[in-house]
Amino acid sequence: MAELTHWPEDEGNESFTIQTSDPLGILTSTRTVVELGEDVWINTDQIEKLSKRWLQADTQGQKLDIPLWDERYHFSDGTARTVNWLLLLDALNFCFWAEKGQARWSIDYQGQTLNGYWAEAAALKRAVEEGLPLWDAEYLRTIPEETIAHIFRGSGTIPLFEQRVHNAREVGQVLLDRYAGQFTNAIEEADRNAIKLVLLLERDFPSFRDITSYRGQQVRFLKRAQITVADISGSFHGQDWGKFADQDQLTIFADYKLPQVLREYNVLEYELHLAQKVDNKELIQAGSEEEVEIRACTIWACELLRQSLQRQGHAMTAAEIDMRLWLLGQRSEEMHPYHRTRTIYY
Ligand SMILES: Nc1nc2c(c(CN[C@H]3C=C[C@H](O)[C@@H]3O)cn2[C@@H]2O[C@H](COP(=O)(O)O)[C@@H](O)[C@H]2O)c(=O)[nH]1
Repeated sequence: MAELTHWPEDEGNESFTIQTSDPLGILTSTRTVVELGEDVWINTDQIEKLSKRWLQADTQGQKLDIPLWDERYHFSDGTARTVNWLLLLDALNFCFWAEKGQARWSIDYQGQTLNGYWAEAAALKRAVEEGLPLWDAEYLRTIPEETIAHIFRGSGTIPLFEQRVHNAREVGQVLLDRYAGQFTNAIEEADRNAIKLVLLLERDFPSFRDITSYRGQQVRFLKRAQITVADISGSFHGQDWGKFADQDQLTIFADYKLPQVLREYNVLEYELHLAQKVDNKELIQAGSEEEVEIRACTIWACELLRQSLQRQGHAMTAAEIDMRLWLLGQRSEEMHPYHRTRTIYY
């Protein structure tokens, strides 16, 4: 069994092992960033502490109930229409935070005031309930800006509105050009394999191409491509269109909430100036070394957490670790702020 890496501050030999394969090239490409980066680092002692805390919670039966698919705010009719709806959901699943000092965009739905991801999902479900065929590629291909504005109507404006219009139309166009309008055809072309479907999304749907570079080297995150597969699996409860091989090969999804939670647990540590920028909600440029280091260390902190849990006989997939951390991040008002990067990738 490969040893967990110990990174005592005084040792220079920062190297750590990829225990599983790395078919998406995410662990390999982010490892370089973690080793070279100076603004963000992983505290492996805190990873051990967190894994033990989760083990204790689980043995005491406080298993954080990872919810099955939440149908309140997700359209779900068990057909190919739901698969296309989920692709649209994750084509628009990014960047829900407001400008400094502004209130978040929110919607009212079924008597609830929702914001963030839940507002996006519920708005898209509300639209279907109001008769908009959001599963129809032809409809999406030329969807008017006014219609998207109507779909996301609420308090304030959803951030990056133009990009969301573009992404919705791109989904329609690519589905028509390559998959006869049905993403289920892409699932079949990918042999119902999670990794192949992520790579297909990267190849065919440009807005999902969540790849950047760090000091001249390519760094891959593929967050929305991966979460699309996880969401189709979740919506279909791992059956039918949601039954994928190699789903355990997915990494966590590098969004803005996981680093916030990991930093709260002192698993991630930020260099002083970066910490001040994040805490002051100053913009961190997309593609900057700081942003890439935050995301890369998030990937590897969760991989090392997964390895630690596995060593202690508690196997969890990256996606399960992801969901647990993300749900903890839904109660994040009292935490230090998450980093602000305006991007369509997460
Ligand atoms: N790593 C990871 N990031 C995730 C999700 C989700 C929701 N998915 C689950 C929910 C129900 C189903 O069970 C889905 O599986 C949204 N996000 C990201 O978070 C950010 C939004 O956050 P807030 O501003 O607080 O709404 C934004 O970057 C969004 O892209 C996840 O699961 N993991």
